[in-house]
Amino acid sequence: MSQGTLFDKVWDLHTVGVLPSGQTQLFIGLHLIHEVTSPQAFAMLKERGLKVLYPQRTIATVDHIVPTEDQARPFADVLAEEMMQALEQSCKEHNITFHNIGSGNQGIVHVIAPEQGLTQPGMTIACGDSHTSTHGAFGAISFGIGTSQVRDVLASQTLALAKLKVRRVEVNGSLRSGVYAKDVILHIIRNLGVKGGVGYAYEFAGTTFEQMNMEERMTVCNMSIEGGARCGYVNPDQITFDYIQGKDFAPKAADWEQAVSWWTSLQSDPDAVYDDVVVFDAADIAPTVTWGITPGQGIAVNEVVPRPEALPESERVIASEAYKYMELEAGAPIQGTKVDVCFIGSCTNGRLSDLQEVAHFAKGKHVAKGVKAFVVPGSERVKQQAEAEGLDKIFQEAGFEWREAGCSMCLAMNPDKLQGNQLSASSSNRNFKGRQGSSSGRTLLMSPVMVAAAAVTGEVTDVRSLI
Ligand SMILES: CC(C)[C@H](C(=O)O)[C@@H](O)C(=O)O
Ligand code: SF4
Repeated sequence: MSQGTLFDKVWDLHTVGVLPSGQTQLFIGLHLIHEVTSPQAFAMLKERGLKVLYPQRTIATVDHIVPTEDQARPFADVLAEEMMQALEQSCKEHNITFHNIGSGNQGIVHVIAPEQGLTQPGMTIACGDSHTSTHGAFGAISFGIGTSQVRDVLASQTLALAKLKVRRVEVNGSLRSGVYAKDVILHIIRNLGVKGGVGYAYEFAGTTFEQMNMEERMTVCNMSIEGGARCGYVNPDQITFDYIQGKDFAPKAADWEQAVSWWTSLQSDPDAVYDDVVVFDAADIAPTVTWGITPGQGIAVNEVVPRPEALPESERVIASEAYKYMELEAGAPIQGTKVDVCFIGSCTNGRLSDLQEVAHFAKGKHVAKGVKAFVVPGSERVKQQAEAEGLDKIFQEAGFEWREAGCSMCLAMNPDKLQGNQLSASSSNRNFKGRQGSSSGRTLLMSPVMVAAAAVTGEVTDVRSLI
């Protein structure tokens, strides 16, 4: 059993009691909600005549269904309009802060909370969304929950949970040129498997993460869940504190010093005990691309689509399903695969630094003929900051479309959808069958700069040959 890790400390500090089931009743400091998983939870509250216990601890935004072009109300999509109205109504009824479109604060739930300083070290954070693991980048214990648990948090500000084990995932060394945080997490999942983290919280440690900025750490923690770990975190350090300082909800004046010393005390102890430790070398990580239908089916961009015999027995069934669905041949290089659509955005890679990297790369280049490439900022603030820096102009001159903030083609619950079996190079986090809006649409996950490289060449390209 783990001991002395940040996870243990934060867990213990938020434990209300032990339930007869043996589960912990855990206090949830911050509850984030969006339009997809909250309506039923509010309906369940109503059925039981319950109120929201601490409305000030719940923050709402709208992200999944948001159109990124025409945002006029009512939305053209009737279902989207209904979800929007349901959320507006529930927030009003229960006095919950709602960051609506046009407020300047709307965006993907996992982008807006960190940028407003709501996400802080040592907190427990829950949201009816699997990528809530993102907030662990700050040294928070943060995880996705289901709709009935959203109800529980609304009604009691607590959850009944079994404690997770802790695996230290250590990566050491500097990343090579053309290799980004996204490649690190794709590499980890490729090696540990999409189910490898089930039952674990991942503590990302080692010099590679120590050198990362907060947005890079968020990219890594975001995809913990794709490796099966409901929660992933990085111990808070000076980089974390510098990022938070001055943000809207950051502690101010005398509270700041106190907060920093408290946050520091939560770091995993040097002699902490882990349930498991795995170690990777950053020098082994290349620009990584998925070729299949799970985020674990990744290869270095200069490798070939794995032959069945190169895979462990347990992976062959899903691999054969993947070759068929992806229309890719085992043993063929992934490089040179033609792409139809290039999507830059999502809660994995839709933050300002992602857009800065892409703009830096795309400046003076042009999207290849026949390729549709578009950039969707993760939030209204990201959009506004990017425009203040002129990034929108760089994108547009390079032939990328520049859109309004939202989840967009990460999940395609809005009008941004693949058509037929189009192949997409995507900076998002899931390549499941049909994920991007067409039941035969195909997704290759990669870093945002690799997506931009695919956009300008029209095919999967090793970005290292272009920088
Ligand atoms: C809609 C929501 C419940 C879902 C999630 O939980 O992650 C979505 O955000 C996703 O990325 O698939
Ligand atoms: S951007 Fe994608 S992964 Fe993130 S919350 Fe939206 S749909 Fe889910």
